[in-house]
Amino acid sequence: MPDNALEAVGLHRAFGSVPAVDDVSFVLPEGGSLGIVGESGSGKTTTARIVVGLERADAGEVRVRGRARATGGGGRAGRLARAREVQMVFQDPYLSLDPRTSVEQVLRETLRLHFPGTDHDRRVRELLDQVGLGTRAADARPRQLSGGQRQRVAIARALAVEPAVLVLDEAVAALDVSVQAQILNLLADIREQTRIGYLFITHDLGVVRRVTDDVIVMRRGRVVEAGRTSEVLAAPGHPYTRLLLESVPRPGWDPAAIAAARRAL
Ligand SMILES: Nc1ncnc2c1ncn2[C@@H]1O[C@H](COP(=O)(O)OP(=O)(O)OP(=O)(O)O)[C@@H](O)[C@H]1O
Repeated sequence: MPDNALEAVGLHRAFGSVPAVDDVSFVLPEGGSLGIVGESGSGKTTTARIVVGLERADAGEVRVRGRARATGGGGRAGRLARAREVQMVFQDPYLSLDPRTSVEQVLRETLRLHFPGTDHDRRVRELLDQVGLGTRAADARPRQLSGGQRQRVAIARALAVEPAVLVLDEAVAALDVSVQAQILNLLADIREQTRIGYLFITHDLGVVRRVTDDVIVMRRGRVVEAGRTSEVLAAPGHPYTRLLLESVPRPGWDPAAIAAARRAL
């Protein structure tokens, strides 16, 4: 049996007396897509940051392709090796893109760092093509690009490293609905082509429905429900999941009733 792309086993992380992540475990199969949903403060981002290595866990383990993920050490080589396991795409790629560096240069620098000594012309073209950016965008600086294009650059840069897992933290939350749909379609295509596993952090159940196979629902640091996305959304087992589903605005939506249900939970 192939190794899972990612496994989290019994993750814990507290900030003072706040248990931000409280015994969180999940499995992301190779080429799979797992959503982590929950309201603001439920511990989604802290979980993602532990997976990526931006945050340490007080207890528990993260495994990539069956191997325990090192939390640090190994110098530059160790950092590069860890980066090849897991890459992350943030909500606002603008913050992580150097304003003076063109799209093509961004990709070349990443490739040079991870795959030195080879010619990257073909790979740069391939990556631009994969994320649907043309030659004009290749010469552009980040501020000359739209939000959707910048997100494509961030995705291309992450793919350049050929990671096992891509963590997407509210990666489409800042985009218009139509651009959101384009990026989600793009991500679906890329997953088919590359078999990279996706970990989708989002508060948006619409996103979860479109791009994940499995989902875990977090509340106050704990996993309150987990399963196949289609099944959890069609027949949520936990009252909190039902509440999240009911909170998605639609005709007949009554914010006062939702607020009352939330207080009762
Ligand atoms: N660096 C930190 N220091 C102190 N408390 C923190 C820190 N990071 C997160 N927390 C707390 O941990 C809890 C979980 O936060 P986290 O950001 O993981 O939730 P979230 O579900 O991702 O929310 P959001 O969608 O708003 O980012 C919250 O109570 C938060 O205030």
